[in-house]
Amino acid sequence: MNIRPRRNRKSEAVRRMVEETKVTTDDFIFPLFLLEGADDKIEVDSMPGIYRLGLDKILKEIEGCLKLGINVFDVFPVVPEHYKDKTATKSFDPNFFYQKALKRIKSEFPEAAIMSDVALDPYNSDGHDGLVKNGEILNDETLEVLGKMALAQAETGIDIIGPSDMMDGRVGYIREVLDDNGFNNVSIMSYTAKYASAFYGPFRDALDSAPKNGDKKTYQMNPANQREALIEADLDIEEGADFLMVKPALAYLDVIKLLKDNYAQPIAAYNVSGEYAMLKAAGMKGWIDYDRAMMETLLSIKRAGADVILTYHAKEFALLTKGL
Ligand SMILES: NCC(=O)CCC(=O)O
Ligand SMILES: [Mg+2]
Repeated sequence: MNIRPRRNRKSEAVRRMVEETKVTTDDFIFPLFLLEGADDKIEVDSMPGIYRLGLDKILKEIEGCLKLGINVFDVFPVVPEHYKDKTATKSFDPNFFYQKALKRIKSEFPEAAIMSDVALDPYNSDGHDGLVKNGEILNDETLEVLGKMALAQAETGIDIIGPSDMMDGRVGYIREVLDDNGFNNVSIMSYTAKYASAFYGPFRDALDSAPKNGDKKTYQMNPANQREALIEADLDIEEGADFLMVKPALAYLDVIKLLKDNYAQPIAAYNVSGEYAMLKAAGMKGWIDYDRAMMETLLSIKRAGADVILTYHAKEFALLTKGL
């Protein structure tokens, strides 16, 4: 035998040297859930270890994460029911607690990159990502609201806008609104291939944002489709997206790889709430080694081609790899 692959596996030192993929905290975006009450802290039942936090607590959390080498944060608002209406008006009100919090966070931590979420579902009484009329999710009428929302968020000083709504044409529409208002430096991380997935369940618990009627299948992608992601990606690139995201990550590693092979833009993957919950639950039952399964999961997402990973494991990963 001239070729013995086991020689390159013979010791930790050799294995580390020939390792093809390395995950670091530089790869991460850590999603955070913002509560209105500044000092509140409520664990998400279906995501043990993940909390909804008021602004004061979020500021502390970000400060701690920066020390651990996590530099990018995606902030989602938990919007109390009484603020919701048919047209999601709080989503573009500069005095709403989410927009005010983004501004405060960015001014406290100018060195961090802060990402915001653009979609109607946390703010509209229908719980859908777009405006709803006679049971239909309107596309073009929704763009106007998304544009106003993106602008209100950009005005807080944040770095990256994350349109997660899957309306056609929204990246180009938002890009134009931002540029027309002097925000040509604000990036867009498009949820390019966002699938109509069962793995978002715990997130909707966290935000209380599940659709009141129907499902999201007329705008989010069919889990059966891979090539359709190329159509979405072509459009997003043309419309000015700076990053292409695939969501969820684990059941869609092939889609991550497909976009990586076809586009030079950075590829992001959203390791979603249900993926986190599965590992947590099995780990808590003692059915898997949680730490190892988490490492392997993150590695698989990076190996498939993700340059950026949005993950609820970010802080645990940082603590574990630093031996803390
Ligand atoms: N727009 C952000 C999400 O929908 C997140 C879903 C999840 O973590 O399950
Ligand atoms: Mg699209």
